[in-house]
Amino acid sequence: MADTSLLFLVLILLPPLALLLTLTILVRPRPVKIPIKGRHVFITGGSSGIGLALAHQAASEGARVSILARKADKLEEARNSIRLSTGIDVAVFSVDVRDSDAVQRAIDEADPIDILICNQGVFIPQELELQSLETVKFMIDVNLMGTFHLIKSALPNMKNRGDRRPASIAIMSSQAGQVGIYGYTAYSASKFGLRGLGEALQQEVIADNIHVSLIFPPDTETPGFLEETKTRPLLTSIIAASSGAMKADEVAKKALDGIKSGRFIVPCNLDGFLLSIATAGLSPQRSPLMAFIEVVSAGALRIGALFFQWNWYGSIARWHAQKTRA
Ligand SMILES: NC(=O)C1=CN([C@@H]2O[C@H](COP(=O)(O)OP(=O)(O)OC[C@H]3O[C@@H](n4cnc5c(N)ncnc54)[C@H](OP(=O)(O)O)[C@@H]3O)[C@@H](O)[C@H]2O)C=CC1
Ligand SMILES: CCCCCCCCCCCCCCCC(=O)[C@@H](N)CO
Repeated sequence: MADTSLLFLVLILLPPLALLLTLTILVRPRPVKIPIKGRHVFITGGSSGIGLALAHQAASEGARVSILARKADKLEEARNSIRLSTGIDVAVFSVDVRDSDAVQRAIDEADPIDILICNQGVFIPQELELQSLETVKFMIDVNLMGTFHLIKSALPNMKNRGDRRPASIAIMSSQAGQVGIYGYTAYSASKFGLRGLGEALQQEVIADNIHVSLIFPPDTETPGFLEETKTRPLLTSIIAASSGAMKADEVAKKALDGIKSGRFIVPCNLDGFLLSIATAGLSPQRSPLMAFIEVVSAGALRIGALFFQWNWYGSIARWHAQKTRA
């Protein structure tokens, strides 16, 4: 009797264990740890919101920190608040990421970069039909082209760094960079674009021990978000509320932990975790355990995703019905 139940147990456990073993041998790139203590972390959009929270966090963990943004007064304010809370002096660069020459000058002037965090971003939600092409281009230029400018400028020196420890290029996307959302045509395009950039770039820089992370936050309480909510279409807010809101400090902590543990896809909350598995696609996966979860839950999460679409299209239909009644 005991023999048959033991056999039964082995038979049940064998397939998942064999899968986990296979995935452990399979996953590429290999897992990596990226230390930040004593290293130079360069954060764009570091004067406000998530970027400022990242700068505080990195400084408090003993990194050397630089922040870049347009407005000099907000940069000074950020420098003072970081000095006050951590005793550390950060370097500041007043630059518009749309100006590739100015980006190059700032990066040449800065210490060699170990961890580049491209976090600057603008978001103006509006139906495409109402949005001017100028505004569309503004979002693509700051969010997507700005990130190209930063990486192009920083990459040569990152590749030639004397320090052979693993380095990182982290890119701030958004959950709206994993799924298209009403009112975010231009914003989602810019954020989806960053994913293509990141996936391709990881293959190009892996031999230089440089590791790419893409971060996907939900709605996050920041000065930028406060502005956004003043004009955000109701449907955008309803659909975005499918994932709970977070505080900038919480997102910064998740982001920095993800960067340090070399994760390619970095979700920030539970919905974000599910969304990441549902949209795993052909992205690299370094963690055998995460790969295991992706493989065994793929079907169920597709059903979950279709449920969300059912729910969102229901909201859209109700909104139109109400509009025609009024
Ligand atoms: N808050 C949210 O709900 C979410 C935000 N995100 C992403 O996180 C990132 C940070 O957002 P958040 O903290 O909310 O934004 P904030 O608006 O609070 O801060 C944006 C930062 O980017 C800088 N910045 C904006 N435009 C430029 C530019 N052209 N050149 C250089 N710096 C620039 C700003 O400084 P200055 O204006 O002085 O240039 C500021 O430091 C963005 O990429 C955003 O898309 C993702 C998901 C959710
Ligand atoms: C089966 C898996 C389902 C998982 C749940 C899906 C939830 C999707 C919600 C998308 C929210 C988009 C928020 C964008 C925030 C942002 O970037 C703006 N605030 C601008 O900054």
